[in-house]
Amino acid sequence: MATVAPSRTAPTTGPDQPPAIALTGVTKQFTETVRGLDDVSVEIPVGQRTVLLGRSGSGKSTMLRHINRLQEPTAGTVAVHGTALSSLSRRGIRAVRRDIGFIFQNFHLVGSMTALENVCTGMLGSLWGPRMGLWSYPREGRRRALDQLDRVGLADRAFQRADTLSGGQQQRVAIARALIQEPSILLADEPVASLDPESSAGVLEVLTRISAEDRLTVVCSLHQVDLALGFAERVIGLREGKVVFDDSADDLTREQAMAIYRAEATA
Ligand SMILES: Nc1ncnc2c1ncn2[C@@H]1O[C@H](COP(=O)(O)OP(=O)(O)OP(=O)(O)O)[C@@H](O)[C@H]1O
Repeated sequence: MATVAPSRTAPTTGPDQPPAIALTGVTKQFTETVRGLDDVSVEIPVGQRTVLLGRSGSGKSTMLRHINRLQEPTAGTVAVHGTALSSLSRRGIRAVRRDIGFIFQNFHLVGSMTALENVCTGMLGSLWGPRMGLWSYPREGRRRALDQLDRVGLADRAFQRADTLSGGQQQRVAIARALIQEPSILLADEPVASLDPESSAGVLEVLTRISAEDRLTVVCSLHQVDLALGFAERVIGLREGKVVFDDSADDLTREQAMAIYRAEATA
């Protein structure tokens, strides 16, 4: 299998800096016959943009869910910034989850709330709950939420109801909501699967820029090979829970990427 070459832009992992994410021999056995992950070992350095590619059911979402401990491995270890998640108390897990933003295919916004209110609900340690209205958030929090909306190009839509925004705009609000926690890692589970090509490109452009600005580690599952090649620094291909491809996106041909999707193991 190809090894990951140093990318042009991603910071490398130095001796003093553990990888942002490390999976070591991770297996997830859901049932006697269904294995979500099969002996997966990967290290993702701080600041790298990684795309997970693979057929439906290959284990992409399962891998993402293991990184923030939504699921626990049957065997192996998952470490975030050098700390094994299995060693953490519940409070420790909560702290790790606050450091990991998660965005989803269907945005998970509250449609009746404005873009700005939706971003505010992502605020760290928010005690106010999403239904108390914008003015229940502190002025400083509202200002930070507006700053994040500005970063995703939506400051002018702050007071528009989320359910009246386009899909691409809604996903950018979801990104702003994740960013207000100031995470060091962002996981994105098929974030553009329900968007048209132009909106998809816009969302990935925002993720690319913010990843560089914040040195944010991004792990993103995608189905569109062309988008993956434009966005990723590194591609990890999964098939039936196994890593079948792991290489710098710079050196990945379209044919190799397509091969990850074939039923037979040719990648
Ligand atoms: N909670 C669960 N219980 C049982 N099996 C599960 C569970 N979650 C996932 N699986 C199985 O594990 C395998 C990997 O699923 P996963 O959702 O990770 O795939 P995926 O690559 O994200 O697929 P898609 O691209 O369709 O989202 C599949 O066979 C799936 O049916």
